Amino acid sequence: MTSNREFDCVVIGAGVQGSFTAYQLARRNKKTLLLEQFVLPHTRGSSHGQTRIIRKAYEEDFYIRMMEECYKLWSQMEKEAGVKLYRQTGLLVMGPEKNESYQLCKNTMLKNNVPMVQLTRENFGLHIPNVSLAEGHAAFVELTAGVLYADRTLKAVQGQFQKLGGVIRDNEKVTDIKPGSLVTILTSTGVYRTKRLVITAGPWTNRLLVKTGIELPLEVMKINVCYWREKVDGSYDVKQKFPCFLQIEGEKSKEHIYGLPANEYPGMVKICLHAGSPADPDQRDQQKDRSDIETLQRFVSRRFPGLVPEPAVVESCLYTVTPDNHFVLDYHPAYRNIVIGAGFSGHGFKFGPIVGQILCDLSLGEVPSFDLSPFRITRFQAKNKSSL
Ligand SMILES: Cc1cc2nc3c(=O)[nH]c(=O)nc-3n(C[C@H](O)[C@H](O)[C@H](O)COP(=O)(O)OP(=O)(O)OC[C@H]3O[C@@H](n4cnc5c(N)ncnc54)[C@H](O)[C@@H]3O)c2cc1C
Ligand SMILES: O=C(O)[C@@H]1CCCC=N1
Repeated sequence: MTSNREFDCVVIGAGVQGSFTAYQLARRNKKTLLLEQFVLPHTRGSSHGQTRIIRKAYEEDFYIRMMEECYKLWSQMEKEAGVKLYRQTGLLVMGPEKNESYQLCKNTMLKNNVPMVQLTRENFGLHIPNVSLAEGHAAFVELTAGVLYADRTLKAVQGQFQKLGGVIRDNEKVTDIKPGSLVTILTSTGVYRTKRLVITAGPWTNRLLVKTGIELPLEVMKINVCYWREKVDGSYDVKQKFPCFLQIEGEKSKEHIYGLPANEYPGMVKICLHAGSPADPDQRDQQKDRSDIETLQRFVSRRFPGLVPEPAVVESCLYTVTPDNHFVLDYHPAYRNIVIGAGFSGHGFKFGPIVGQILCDLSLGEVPSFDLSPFRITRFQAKNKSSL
């Protein structure tokens, strides 16, 4: 294939997942095109912003196994691109002592030998100053967790992809997909043909999938990304070794609250609810629900006495959530040369390098080195046949 309209692989969506997938395909010498609807970089999807948490603290063994490999890939990308993408801070996990999620998370970590330190109520304040541990709650610190620099990651991965000969066309929206042994892709400015297509379109995934005859049970949520000002400068600063944190609440992850130390905006700590309100990705700013902010204000005033309990900065970001909060990493049910990476449910950034490798393997017809049964589309069919 020599034309600049014909490719071995096309990836739709230059968020973290599409960028790492395109990079992996280019590494395997495939002539690859990465298409993005907006001018890059942009702030309208799920991958923008300065920071994300990286952690192995999960209830499921399979996420921990994926993260073991993924840490190596993050470090490789840092070396290859010559930029720092990860900063170790540790992750403080707090939760009601008898809560099922808290216990499962702690036990899965212990079983998988993830380095961690269990805190007692007596030594908590010594290790974690300026935070109150709630009555009846327990805590541990996952030592190798930390912060990923998100915007910097996208720039680095896209840059490495281009160095390998990959082509990025931004400001070019895919408007139609015609499956076949050569897939035809129509965009706002032209037509492409490709042997293999990967769809990593984040909150817009179903808008593209309907053109191929399916829809997945994905819910798009707008998240209010809140930053809270320190009363005394430096109290929760990354340089003072303040960790990222995860507060487990209730039995559903949408009640969890998480935070990152003051870093990107001096004197401000990012604390968010792991949930939001339903939104249309093209009308994100019309969704003005702030009930999550009221929950966060109560949390901050009770538990972080060194922060002003009124958000100083509120930004927006989108989650694309599946019914079980697990990702979709699979072939299109009807077309083997179309692969889908979607439904990252607000926790996919840290997995970007391994997701890229898995989607690339699937696209090239190779067997990925992880069991993908938790991520298969058929898991939805059992519950809701009409969604496919
Ligand atoms: C507030 C917030 C906090 C988070 N915190 C964490 C965290 O701490 N740790 C963690 O691991 N994860 C976290 N996540 C989740 C993580 O950021 C997402 O799972 C991840 O960014 C999803 O990436 P994506 O590539 O699937 O989607 P996106 O980044 O949305 O990328 C999809 C891309 O496809 C493009 N596109 C869509 N349709 C078309 C089309 N028709 N034509 C061309 N291009 C198209 C879009 O413009 C977009 O650029 C957080 C998410 C949010 C919102
Ligand atoms: O994925 C993460 O680590 C963050 C924090 C917990 C909730 C979702 N995102």
